[in-house]
Amino acid sequence: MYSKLQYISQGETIEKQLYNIHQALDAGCNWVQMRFKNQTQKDAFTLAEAVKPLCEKYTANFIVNDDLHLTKEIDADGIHLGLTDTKIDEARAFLGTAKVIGGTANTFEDIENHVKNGCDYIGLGPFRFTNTKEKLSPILGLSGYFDILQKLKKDKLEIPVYAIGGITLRDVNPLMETGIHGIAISGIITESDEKEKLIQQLNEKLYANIIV
Ligand SMILES: Cc1ncc(COP(=O)(O)OP(=O)(O)O)c(N)n1
Ligand SMILES: Cc1nc(C(=O)O)sc1CCOP(=O)(O)O
Ligand SMILES: [Mg+2]
Repeated sequence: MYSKLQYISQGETIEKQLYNIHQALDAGCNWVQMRFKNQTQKDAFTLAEAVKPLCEKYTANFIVNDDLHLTKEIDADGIHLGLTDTKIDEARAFLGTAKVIGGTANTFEDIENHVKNGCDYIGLGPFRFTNTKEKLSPILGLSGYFDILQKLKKDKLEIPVYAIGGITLRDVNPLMETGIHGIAISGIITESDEKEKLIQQLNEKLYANIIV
């Protein structure tokens, strides 16, 4: 089963991305989504080429945001695709069954479609407003997660759902109570001066009800 915390990378340059990813790994993240928007193919490839061995060193999962060809070329563990990116079924046909494919959702219907098309996990958001992403879908809030997760349960649709968008430490308990599997976070991890402590606190809450 997938880890309950996914770090989504930030940084305007290859160097800043690499620094942020390295810091997150060092602080205990074991799942990284490389999100390097509006870059040349060459720069995205250069970054991915450096991130891959780094993630291997930390035995962390490495997925790529948006870019199907880069995912295959670099042999990343998988990809995250949004509602206007490559369709999940096309990505599955291109990447095969061994790769993880995550899909963005904002509604129950989005999740139903993703499940039908062979998606592995869902990034459901936004929870609240965030500056990290432009053109956000309608904000869900806690009640939005609660309603959608109830429908999934009623229809016996089983897929790990990750909450995303403006999530802070104090949101984790109420979000987990809605039935989500985990969370995807960018800003608060990138900006934290105490990353190890933050990640430990996040994981304590995320794994609070798991008996090992
Ligand atoms: C885990 C996770 N969930 C949602 C998103 C958003 O994807 P998308 O809508 O394609 O937006 P961009 O990230 O590509 O700007 C995500 N990246 N990760
Ligand atoms: C990449 C992304 N996708 C979202 C969605 O709602 O689909 S919100 C988001 C940004 C997540 O970063 P932060 O933790 O800094 O808010
Ligand atoms: Mg996208």
